[in-house]
Amino acid sequence: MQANAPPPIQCRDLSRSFGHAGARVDALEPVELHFAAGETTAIVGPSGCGKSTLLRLIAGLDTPSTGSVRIGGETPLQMRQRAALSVAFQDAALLPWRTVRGNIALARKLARLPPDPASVDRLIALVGLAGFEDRRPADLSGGMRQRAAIARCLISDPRVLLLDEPFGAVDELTRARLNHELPALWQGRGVTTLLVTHSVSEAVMLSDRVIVLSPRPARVVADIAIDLARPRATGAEADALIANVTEALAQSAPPRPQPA
Ligand SMILES: Nc1ncnc2c1ncn2[C@@H]1O[C@H](COP(=O)(O)OP(=O)(O)OP(=O)(O)O)[C@@H](O)[C@H]1O
Repeated sequence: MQANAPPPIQCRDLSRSFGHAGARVDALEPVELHFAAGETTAIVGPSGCGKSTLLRLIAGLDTPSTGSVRIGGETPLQMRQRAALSVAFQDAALLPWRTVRGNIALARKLARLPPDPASVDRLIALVGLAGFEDRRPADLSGGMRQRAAIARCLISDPRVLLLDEPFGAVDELTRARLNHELPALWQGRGVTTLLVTHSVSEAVMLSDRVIVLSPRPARVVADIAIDLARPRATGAEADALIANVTEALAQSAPPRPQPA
């Protein structure tokens, strides 16, 4: 594989349980999953079903109970060590004493890449933070911090991007702009992307494939190809796919019987 090509991700017999016998929580049943090189896959499922657990295992931030993750032949840790894998989680952990620009530039330095102020500024503009470059995280809203974290994870030009509800605290307008512009950015560069989201429409508009997980312990209950042309637009085709995913989600988590 070319050094700069996006890699496929292979999860074999991957499972995760927490605690011990008696008080054991099975978060993820053994799953076999393959994510094709350069594809964007959205992972949806009921709250608490194990989406973040799956993403953390693929990121190498947690150890599986069984099985393994290989990313183009490497372990997640090897990918992260050479800054080829970036993670943006819900709670954007920026360094509080650094400015927006400083946080993003540091990520580039940690990836052992030469300084590139123009790229830093371009990404800051992309995520709608132009004018806030010199602010510290405490002076930003939650959504702004999240956007800074997205820019930070793109600055090392990763080949694998793992996003866990990255737009959770972002306002609707900015969210729409990010949904529109980010796919072009990561497809242009060739990135294998996994995105955990609670928004079915976001999953359909951003992804090539949507995986629906069951309630905990998570297993794959639907695997839906999103073969819509890009750039994506709303319309009957997108609506039909949104309806498919919504139906699969509803089937995966039937409403609990109400007490009489
Ligand atoms: N470190 C941990 N120790 C014990 N239990 C854990 C741990 N991490 C996750 N769990 C449990 O595993 C299950 C799955 O959690 P996870 O965060 O993966 O779900 P999720 O689908 O991402 O949830 P949400 O959609 O609400 O963010 C939950 O029951 C959670 O309490």
